[in-house]
Order: sequence, then C-alpha cells, then structure tokens
Amino acid sequence: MDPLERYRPIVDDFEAFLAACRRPLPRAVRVNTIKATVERAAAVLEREGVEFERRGWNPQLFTLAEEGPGPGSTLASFHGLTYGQEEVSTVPPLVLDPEPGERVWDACAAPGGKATQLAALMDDSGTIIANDDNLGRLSALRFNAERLGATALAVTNQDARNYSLNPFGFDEFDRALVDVPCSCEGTIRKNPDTLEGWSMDHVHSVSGIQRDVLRRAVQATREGGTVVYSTCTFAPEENEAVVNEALAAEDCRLREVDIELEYAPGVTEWEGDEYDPSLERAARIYPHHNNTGGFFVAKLEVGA
Ligand SMILES: C[S@@+](CC[C@H](N)C(=O)[O-])C[C@H]1O[C@@H](n2cnc3c(N)ncnc32)[C@H](O)[C@@H]1O
Repeated sequence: MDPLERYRPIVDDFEAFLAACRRPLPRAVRVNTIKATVERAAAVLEREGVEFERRGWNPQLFTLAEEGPGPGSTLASFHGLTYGQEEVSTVPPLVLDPEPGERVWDACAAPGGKATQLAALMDDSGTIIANDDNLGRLSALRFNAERLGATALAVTNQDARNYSLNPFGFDEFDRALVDVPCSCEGTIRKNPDTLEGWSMDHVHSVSGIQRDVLRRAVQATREGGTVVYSTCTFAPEENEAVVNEALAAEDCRLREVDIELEYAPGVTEWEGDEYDPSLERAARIYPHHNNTGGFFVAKLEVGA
C-alpha cells in the first residue's frame, strides 16, 4: 500500500493532496540578506538571464522557471547572494523569529539552510550554535556558511540528545530550532523515490530520536524562550506524538504558528491515540495547499 494512503482520514481534499505529491516541486531560492538586498539579488539574477517569480508571502523567496539553471548553478548562488532552499523549509526559522544578538541553538543543522537563514534574520549578530552529529554533513554546512558570509554561526558536532552547553560559557539558549531527521514523506515532490524502503519500523525508530532531541532543546532553553519543532513528514508518530510527549514531560506550552501560508491544524487524535488539544496550534503544511513540499511546524514556549 502507498504509505500516503494512511493520511486519507486526516488530509482535507485527499485526491488533490495525492495529485500534488506526484507533481515536481517548483525550485526556489532564498535571498541571503547578509550579502544582498532582495532588489540586488533580483538584478543579478535578471542580468544572468535567470527567469524567476517572487513569492508574495515571503519577499525573500523566488521560484525559478522550470527551464534554465538550477538554484545552485547561478552566479548569484556562487557569490552567496542566494541559497537554494525549498520554499516550505524557510518556514521554521520564520516561526522561531530570532532577534539580533540572541543565543540560538540549531540542534540538527546540517547542511545549514535554516542555520544560515537564522543568521540572516539576526543580522548576522549574536550566536547560533549550528550542531549536527554527522561530520560529513557539517563540512557542507561550513562551506555554505562561508559562502553566505554567516559569521554568527559556531559549529559543533554532538549528539543533540545529550548536548552539553558548557563549551560556550552560557547555560541556556534564548531559542532553539529542532529540525529533526525524519521519514521525509513531505519531500516526495523533490525526490520521487523517497518512499522506497519506507517502513513503520523506521518511523518508530526515528521518532525515538526526535523525542529525545526535542526534550533536550526544551531543557536547554531559558524560561520564556521559544523552541520550534519541525519535520518534513506527514506521520503523526513523528509530529504530534513527539510534541505531545514534550508537553507532558517538560515545562512548556504550544503557541499558535503564525505564517501567511495556508495550513491545516495539527491533529489531536490518531489511530486510537489522543494528544493534547493544544496541538491544534501546530501547522501541517500540505503540498496541495500552496504548491510546496510538506512540512510540520510546532512552536513551544518554555516555562510559565
Ligand atoms: C532534516 S536534516 C536537517 C536539515 C537542516 N536543518 C537544514 O535546514 O539544512 C536532519 C539532520 O539531523 C542530523 N541528526 C540526526 N540525528 C542527530 C542527533 N542525534 N544529533 C544531532 N544531529 C542529528 C542529521 O545528520 C541531519 O543532518
């Protein structure tokens, strides 16, 4: 059975959802505002003859025409004025909404699309600890940070489940981004093979890592600070169930996700399990809603 069939009971207009999942994903770039204004990046792309469209909900995003160079093959990309990033993957940093000068933990950061976006949102000031347990992927992150001129990033190579803050001389973060490894169902438009090898065993095993990383992030964030949890999958076992456990075990609560894209609320019941009713405040972004990939985003506030 197609694993996506599991979601027939919870996805609105399921046939439109399936049809959207089968269409190729529009290619997108984010303007790197550390190095260029939106107008300057647009002018450089136009001079190169690259056709693109602006996305109204996020002025820093352009979708590229189907024909023509890919997001990583333009001069604008080479010079770090733009970064090839799936449109929907720009949502979690926007929801985290960091301020310049803050201390931010990106728990699972490689290859660095969201970490460099955080740096841009913070005017490249403050400290962003970009952590990942995969050294090879961290090399890509370092390369991207250098190309984009993101100097506020400090890179660490730890298992986020038992992360130690001590090397940095501070005890807590103001904000944390928890963009965990997942079963990647929502990337099917970009990688049509992504569901090959899909199994419930994998969903359950990855959800164990997700739970531990999210709980560590809540513990490492100051009272009143914000944690954003995100995945690119539709599976409630990796989304609402993970956040539900953090809500039960840690001192935190859910806040509404505030973005201008259309989305469905998080589910509060799934295959006989019931979740905290506040999970309706999470966002399920489906491919048929905005012609994007799929994502899940939840925003938690730590403490009272
Ligand atoms: C969805 S990807 C992150 C994408 C990244 N946030 C970005 O925007 O470019 C998940 C990452 O989690 C990392 N990872 C998996 N298990 C981890 C763990 N226990 N601790 C830290 N990182 C982990 C993987 O190596 C992978 O790079």
